[in-house]
Amino acid sequence: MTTPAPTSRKTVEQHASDVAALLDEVTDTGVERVPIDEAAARVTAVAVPSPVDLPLFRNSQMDGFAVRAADLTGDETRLRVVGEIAARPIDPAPLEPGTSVRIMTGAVVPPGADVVVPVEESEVETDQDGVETVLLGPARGGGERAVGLFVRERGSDVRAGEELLPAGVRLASRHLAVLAAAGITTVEVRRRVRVAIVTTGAELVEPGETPTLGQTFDSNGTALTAAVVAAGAEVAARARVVDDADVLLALLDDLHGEVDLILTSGGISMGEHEVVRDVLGPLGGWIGSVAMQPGGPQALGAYRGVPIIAFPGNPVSTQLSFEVFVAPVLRRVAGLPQASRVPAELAVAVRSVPGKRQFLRGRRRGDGRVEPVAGPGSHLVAGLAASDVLIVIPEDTLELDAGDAVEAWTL
Ligand SMILES: Nc1nc2c(c(=O)[nH]1)N[C@H]1C(S)=C(S)[C@@H](COP(=O)(O)OP(=O)(O)OC[C@H]3O[C@@H](n4cnc5c(N)ncnc54)[C@H](O)[C@@H]3O)O[C@H]1N2
Ligand code: MOO
Repeated sequence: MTTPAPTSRKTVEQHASDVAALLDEVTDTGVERVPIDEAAARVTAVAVPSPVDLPLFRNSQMDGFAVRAADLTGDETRLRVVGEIAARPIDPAPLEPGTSVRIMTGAVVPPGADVVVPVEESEVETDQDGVETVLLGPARGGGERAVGLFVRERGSDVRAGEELLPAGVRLASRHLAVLAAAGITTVEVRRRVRVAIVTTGAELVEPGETPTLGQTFDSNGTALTAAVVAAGAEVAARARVVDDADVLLALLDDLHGEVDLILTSGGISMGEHEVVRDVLGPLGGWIGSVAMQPGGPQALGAYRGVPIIAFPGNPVSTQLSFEVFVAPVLRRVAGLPQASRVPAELAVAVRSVPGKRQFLRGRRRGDGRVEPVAGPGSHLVAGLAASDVLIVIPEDTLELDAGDAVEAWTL
């Protein structure tokens, strides 16, 4: 298959909408239960009720003395000290009127006690018979010590049965902490989209190997792996194939049932060895071009119901294509916020080509304005790495001046 089919041309929006439609089937990924220590950044599939009251029991907010509010009279009160309750498993006896008990932060407040006086507001004395008393001075903040002062009531944070977390929350440390605090060990989360990353090209060599003349390190595999993870999906398979349609078909067969989506890089343009094109064409896929630069050549299709989104091989084109067409869908499925796309002011004049949306690699300067950092070549990986924004120049714009408004995509 060496004769390229005539290509058709789409707008960026048309292709984005075709990709989104193809990925519609993978958006309902189902649910899985994972240990909370492995659940960071996952998204809750259902609301999580609390199995317990929090705090679990009535406990002290201060190191000090648990007393009865009714025993506190005037500015100073002297009470007998009858023992100590530390923060540890304990079922303390009720506090008798006229007595106090030493108590530590987090320790069980004994029945009968309803105020904790911080140790800083107390003075302990032991008489010649060894009887310990404590003189409780005025509260440092002034005023009366009301019932409940420095006592953390059971259930005052959340009651058993109340919702700890709603469905759709992206789990951060604070969410996982409340699950752990309630004694929960696992959580039901949305299953991540399982993605296969397939790079193609007889010229590719693994980073770390020694390239001979004509060989290129495979950077798209690494870039797409990181990008897929950042978009909230999971890299379930990674492969590199030479330019042989039978090899690629055999790989697609292996991936069937194992992944929800296949991303490929390379092999879709006008050459003699376009393996992805040769496989997708007979499968009824679309292979054509999109009015953008980089990332002009694009393709999509499916193999036995598994969607395949095919990116052009040039590294900048691959990375940009993922951001433009696939990342928004994966982020939405994963419950992640979309990447920031905001208006910005150009720091310098720029030129563009007619009929294509340009994505210039740029940098946001200290004054907030943006400027290009690298040339337009889609092989310029270092230029892309040096950029922190993409500057978007619309299809019908040929020249812009410093100070003009553009859209900037934060990378
Ligand atoms: N006659 C034409 N030639 C080309 C056209 C065209 O319209 N007419 N389009 C050019 C554009 S634009 C692009 S983009 C590329 C896309 O071609 P492919 O998708 O077939 O990509 P390849 O030819 O396989 O590779 C292109 C380039 O990228 C390098 N590459 C590929 N994979 C990787 C990888 N995993 N890691 C690093 N680098 C990779 C590859 O070695 C090539 O240099 O076609 C133009 N040609
Ligand atoms: O359209 Mo290509 O992706 O510029 O290098």
